[in-house]
Amino acid sequence: MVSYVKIPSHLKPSDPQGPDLLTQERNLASFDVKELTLVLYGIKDLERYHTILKIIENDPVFDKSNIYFMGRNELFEHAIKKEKRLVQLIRENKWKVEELQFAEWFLDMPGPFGAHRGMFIPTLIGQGTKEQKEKFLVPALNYQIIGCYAQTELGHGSNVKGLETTAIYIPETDEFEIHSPYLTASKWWVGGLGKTANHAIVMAQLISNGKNYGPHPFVVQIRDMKTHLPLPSITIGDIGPKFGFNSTDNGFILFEHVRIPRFNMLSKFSQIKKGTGEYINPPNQKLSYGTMVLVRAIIISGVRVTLARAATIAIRYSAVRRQFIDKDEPKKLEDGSIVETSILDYTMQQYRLFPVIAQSYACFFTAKMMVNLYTEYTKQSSSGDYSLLADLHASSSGLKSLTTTMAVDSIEDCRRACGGHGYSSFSGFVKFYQDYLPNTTWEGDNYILTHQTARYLLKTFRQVTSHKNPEIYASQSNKNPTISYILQYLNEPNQKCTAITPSDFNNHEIQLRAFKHRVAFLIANVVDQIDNQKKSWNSMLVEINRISRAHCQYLLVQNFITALHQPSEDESLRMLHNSPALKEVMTSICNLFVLHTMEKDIGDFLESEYLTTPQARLLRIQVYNLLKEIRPNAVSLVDAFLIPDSLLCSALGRYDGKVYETMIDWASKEPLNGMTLDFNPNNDTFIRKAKL
Ligand SMILES: CCCCCCCC/C=C\CCCCCCCCCCCCC/C=C/C(=O)SCCNC(=O)CCNC(=O)[C@H](O)C(C)(C)COP(=O)(O)OP(=O)(O)OC[C@H]1O[C@@H](n2cnc3c(N)ncnc32)[C@H](O)[C@@H]1OP(=O)(O)O
Ligand SMILES: Cc1cc2nc3c(=O)[nH]c(=O)nc-3n(C[C@H](O)[C@H](O)[C@H](O)COP(=O)(O)OP(=O)(O)OC[C@H]3O[C@@H](n4cnc5c(N)ncnc54)[C@H](O)[C@@H]3O)c2cc1C
Repeated sequence: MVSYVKIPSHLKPSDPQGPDLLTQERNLASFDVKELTLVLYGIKDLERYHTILKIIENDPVFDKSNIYFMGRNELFEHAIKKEKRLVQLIRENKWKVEELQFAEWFLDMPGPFGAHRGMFIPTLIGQGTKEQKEKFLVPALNYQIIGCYAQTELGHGSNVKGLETTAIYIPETDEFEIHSPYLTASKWWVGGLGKTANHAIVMAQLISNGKNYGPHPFVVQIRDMKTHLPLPSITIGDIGPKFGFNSTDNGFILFEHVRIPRFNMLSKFSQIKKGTGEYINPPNQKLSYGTMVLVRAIIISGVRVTLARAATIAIRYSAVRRQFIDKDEPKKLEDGSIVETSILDYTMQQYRLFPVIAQSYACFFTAKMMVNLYTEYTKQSSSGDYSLLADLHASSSGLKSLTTTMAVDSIEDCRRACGGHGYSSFSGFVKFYQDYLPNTTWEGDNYILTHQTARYLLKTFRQVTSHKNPEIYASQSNKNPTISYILQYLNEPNQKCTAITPSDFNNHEIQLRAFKHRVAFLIANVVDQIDNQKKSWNSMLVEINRISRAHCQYLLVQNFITALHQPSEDESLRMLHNSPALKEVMTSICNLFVLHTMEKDIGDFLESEYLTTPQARLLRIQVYNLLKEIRPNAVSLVDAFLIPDSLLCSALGRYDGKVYETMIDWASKEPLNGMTLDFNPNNDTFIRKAKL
């Protein structure tokens, strides 16, 4: 890239600066960073990581040096070039999902084929019959057809049952007629639809013999395969500029009595019989919502790397950045001279940032749990057993809501912790935040999703408590954490915390009891208000959100603690258990996650009377103790995430700490610096290219 400003060569950063400071930080670590990285990725994935990163970093098509200076059209063009090159690489290297996941992560460029890979193909796999897979999935995998997932409409997104697009079965021709009866039925927000896709999975109300069977998925060809123009009776467009995600063509589409063959209704679970239009029921009414469950689980497993990325930038920058001389503990160099304090040494900065490191590690262990639960469900459902679906739906909805909310809050916390430079695109936070933000809305708005989790929790509570002998459920409590804490609460509704010193709060048993008691207490309270005091659902929505959050926080806490203590077959966990140094630092991080989470929601723990007010104060002191304990390891804990510089794309978070050199170098490339301003009011032109 061209530099438009010549920076005087005599200028050097003041001493000692970034690189030295980060080296000093790295020397403080109490554990082996490479070992922790291995725990996070596992041997096989770490090999994959390096192989894929090398390919991506060496390919000029993926060069991101211009990225912060691009407008929407340029961004979209860049994204489409990236998609094409990625497809070539998939073919050349025979990449499978595991490799592709790494490639997409490193590329960090939401593109027009994202919905094709992330939603169109998974829906065909999950809901198509063998014949439908042959017809649609095979060409989709070969990128001969490009698809999208068209569910949301201009007038309805959260309420899927309220969708207005119809698919009416026409027995005479054995076809469906896809129609948008109102303006509000226009599909809207659909990723890849605006300019790219030639096929769509359209969620539409299935109507046969005058009866509405609810939303079902249909494959519809939407553009001509040669001209790429919309097919007759179909109107398509891009929905326009957005808060972020502008490298993707989110689109709208309207159908005017468009006919498709009966074959195109995805029929693995429910079918319409030829001629009679008879509806064959699915084994579970919600299987047509299957893609949402899968994508929610994938989103949860991605949160750890999002948090890790934000924490890496903010922690490294805070180590490098110095402000003020601390009057009580002035920082002295070896030669005795006094320098300004690194902002990472301020306890307020630590209190804002270290919990983000802890959240990332917590999400790492819960991602494993989510993947295991999804894998178990897939295994069972392939033999017709859908009994795990309710659990999976409840935990994936609540965890998607809790963890993505946590992630966007933490990205913003980290950005602000970088002061003014956090507001510059060069911080690496701006595009990152803009592109990540829709995770709180898509695949279910984060508040709506908590209704689903709460519904499950209330149902389970009622089921257990309405039984004459609730202990009958004890055998299920090993596998079902909800039943386990409800039983514990019923047996001991007045549990009290036994901590008498701050460090007592490091006891994992005390921590677990706190979270179990709190969530069971809150659920019991909501059940009482709805069932006995006859409160309406709407009047309880704030409490509904609270119980989903409390339940999912408990899951995060439980998964972290279990990972530290329970013997496991898992290769990563065995490495963790075999290293005392790693176990020690991970225990501090786990304690910080748990106690900081408690402290933030202290009202719930006091209200449930598990804690007393003096104990709340002790807990806070223990949080401060943990910040001090973690401080020497802070930089190494983020180094262990191994987020590459090419992905961070940040002047503030670079591994080598050369913050100031990079800031001025990148600023010199701002194209505006290549223009001169014509301020003469009599001239029409305002800006022209400068002669360099
Ligand atoms: C450091 C370590 C490094 C490791 C290495 C890392 C490598 C790299 C890793 C990662 C990189 C990052 C990867 C992450 C990337 C992730 C990217 C993902 C991209 C995704 C792109 C997405 C684009 C967006 C797409 C969309 O948004 S599509 C549209 C989505 N729309 C919605 O979600 C709508 C939400 N609404 C609903 O789901 C429903 O309307 C409802 C709210 C659930 C209500 O439904 P309704 O039919 O009205 O049901 P109810 O009456 O309320 O309930 C009835 C009953 O059904 C049950 N139910 C409901 N839904 C489901 C379901 N889905 N499944 C099962 N059951 C369901 C419900 O519980 C009720 O049950 P009961 O009656 O028994 O109570
Ligand atoms: C970048 C991006 C990409 C997307 N990609 C796709 C795609 O590829 N395909 C697709 O089909 N969709 C896509 N979507 C759409 C997305 O799934 C929906 O926007 C999402 O499901 C939320 O629905 P909504 O917009 O109708 O929100 P609304 O339901 O209108 O929500 C608005 C507000 O009302 C509140 N609210 C609504 N109902 C209730 C209630 N019952 N109780 C309490 N509060 C309520 C919500 O909490 C929210 O705060 C995308 C969205 C974005 C932003």
